[in-house]
Amino acid sequence: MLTDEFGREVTGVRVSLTDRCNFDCVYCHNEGLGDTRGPMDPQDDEMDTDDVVRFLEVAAEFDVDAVKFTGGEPMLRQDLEEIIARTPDQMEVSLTTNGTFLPGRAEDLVDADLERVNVSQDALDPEDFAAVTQSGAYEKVLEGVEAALEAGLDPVKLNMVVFEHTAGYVPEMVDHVAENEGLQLQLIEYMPELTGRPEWNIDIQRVHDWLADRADEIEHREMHDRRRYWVSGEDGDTGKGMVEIVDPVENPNFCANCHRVRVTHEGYLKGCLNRNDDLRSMGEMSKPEIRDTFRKTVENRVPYYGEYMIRNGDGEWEINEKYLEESVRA
Ligand SMILES: Nc1nc2c(ncn2[C@@H]2O[C@H](COP(=O)(O)OP(=O)(O)OP(=O)(O)O)[C@@H](O)[C@H]2O)c(=O)[nH]1
Ligand code: SF4
Ligand code: SF4
Repeated sequence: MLTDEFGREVTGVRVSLTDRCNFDCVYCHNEGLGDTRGPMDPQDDEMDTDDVVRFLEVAAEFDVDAVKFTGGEPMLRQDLEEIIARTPDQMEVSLTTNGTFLPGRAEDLVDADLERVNVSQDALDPEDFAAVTQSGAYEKVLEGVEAALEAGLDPVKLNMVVFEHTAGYVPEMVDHVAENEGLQLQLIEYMPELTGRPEWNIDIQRVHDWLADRADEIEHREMHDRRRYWVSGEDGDTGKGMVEIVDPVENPNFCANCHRVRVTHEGYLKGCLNRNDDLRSMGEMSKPEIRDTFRKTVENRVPYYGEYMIRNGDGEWEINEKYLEESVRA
């Protein structure tokens, strides 16, 4: 297992398979690279099936035991089932998707060995959903969630970014997962530093406080030091639904417990979601070269908040000057 100099073992990889998407969510950060893009056809700059599998085989040699496929919208890749089927057996395979392509395909993904899925669902109302995702696919997403449950994916996590447009839906979404077995909810802090529009931000601490009152039980997940709230439905069944808060913004504890390396759709290793100054290409590389590049990426990982970004004398976050001269895009 590889460990960075801050003692953070790398146990998971997040592989973006494309930056294409059929949605255009107002908060999208596209794995920290900026906006997604329009054309729905496969693009030349995307890693091909063998590139992805070769990288995963190397990651498995370093005891990485989980892979998450992301995008853009990873289900736009027609070879997704093949990639999943060829993923080393030791890895738990999960997928983050907008859900629109799950109907009719969820079972194939399960047959390929997909274990669980996260589906973005920001509202329980078609109009608000359309305003956030700039798509009219609300019903399709609900069908996608249903298809995932029916195919046996467990859990199905609903991803909801909490910001001005969606915060009002939090109580309803919490009730929704409390009352529906198999569903969990991830409330994701809005990241103004990646998406712009700071005026849409809301204080995530208010959500923590509200959930602490609402929950029957609270636990900490080691990954990112995330808080998990177990909530029951109106019928009083305890521990039915789980709500997790993903709150990375200005949170050194989150970064201190970060165990993931990312891969961009073009095949660059990326040590941190928020940084694009430490990208290392794996293009055309043999396995020994990928091994070295993976090692180098891990060696150079730093927690973003608390080390890469530190507070100055006025209490403001700024880049730690020791990293200012060290940008790589190799
Ligand atoms: N800053 C930061 N944000 C993250 C990280 N991991 C997840 N997020 C945020 O959470 C969003 C949803 O993540 P997902 O890929 O669905 O799932 P996950 O939160 O990683 O959770 P699991 O399914 O439990 O692995 C991402 O788009 C990010 O905005 C991370 O390591 N750093
Ligand atoms: S569905 Fe995901 S990838 Fe697509 S625009 Fe929305 S946030 Fe971005
Ligand atoms: S170091 Fe922090 S910001 Fe960077 S990926 Fe890890 S948790 Fe996210």
